[in-house]
Parts: sequence; structure tokens; C-alpha cells
Amino acid sequence: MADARAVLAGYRASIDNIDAALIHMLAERFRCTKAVGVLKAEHGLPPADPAREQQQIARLRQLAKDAHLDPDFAEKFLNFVVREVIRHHEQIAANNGVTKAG
Ligand SMILES: O=C(O)C(=O)C[C@]1(C(=O)O)C=C[C@@H](O)C=C1
Repeated sequence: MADARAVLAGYRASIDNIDAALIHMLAERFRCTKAVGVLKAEHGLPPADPAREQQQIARLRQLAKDAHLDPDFAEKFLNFVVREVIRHHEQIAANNGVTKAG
């Protein structure tokens, strides 16, 4: 039992590091997409680009398969993130290209 607890603690330390890396990577991605939102608003480009999304989905599904991750999960995760990005783009466009902090 003591051994199992030590093994579990070791796995949890890795999980905590991975979760921290995910948060930092998502923060960087949203920093980048906010700049994209400003660029799009300044040039009158639409918030969503469905053709680009189809390319991203196809690419991530293949990457997921190669990595033995469920491709349906990868697609759902990308869609979840992109829907939030589009919401930000729409807000930026409504504010004429001005972003709010956060
Ligand atoms: O590439 C763009 O045009 C973006 O706005 C970025 C992004 C994304 O988050 O990857 C978001 C919305 C678009 O529909 C496609 C892709």
C-alpha cells in the first residue's frame, strides 16, 4: 500500500507538470490568436475561417492517430478552443480592434 501511494504520487507529479505545460501552451496560443483577432478586425476579415479549420482538424486527427490519442477527442478539443477564439475575435471586431486585458 505504501508503495502504491508512492507510485501514485509520482504519476501525480507528472500529471501536475503536464497540466502546467498545457496551461502555458494555451496561454501562448490565445496571446497569438488575440493578435490575429486584431489583424482581422483592422482589415475587415471574418472572425471564422472554416476552410482553415478543416485543414487543422485533418492535421490534428492524423497527429492524434500517430500518437495513439483518440482522434475524435483531438477534434473535439480543437473545436472547443477554436470556438472560444472566434468568440474573442467577434468581441475584438465589435470593439473596433481594441482588446481588453485578460
Ligand atoms: O487562423 C485563423 O484565421 C484564426 O483566426 C485562428 C483560428 C485558430 O484558433 O486556430 C481561429 C478561428 C478560425 O476559424 C481558424 C483558426
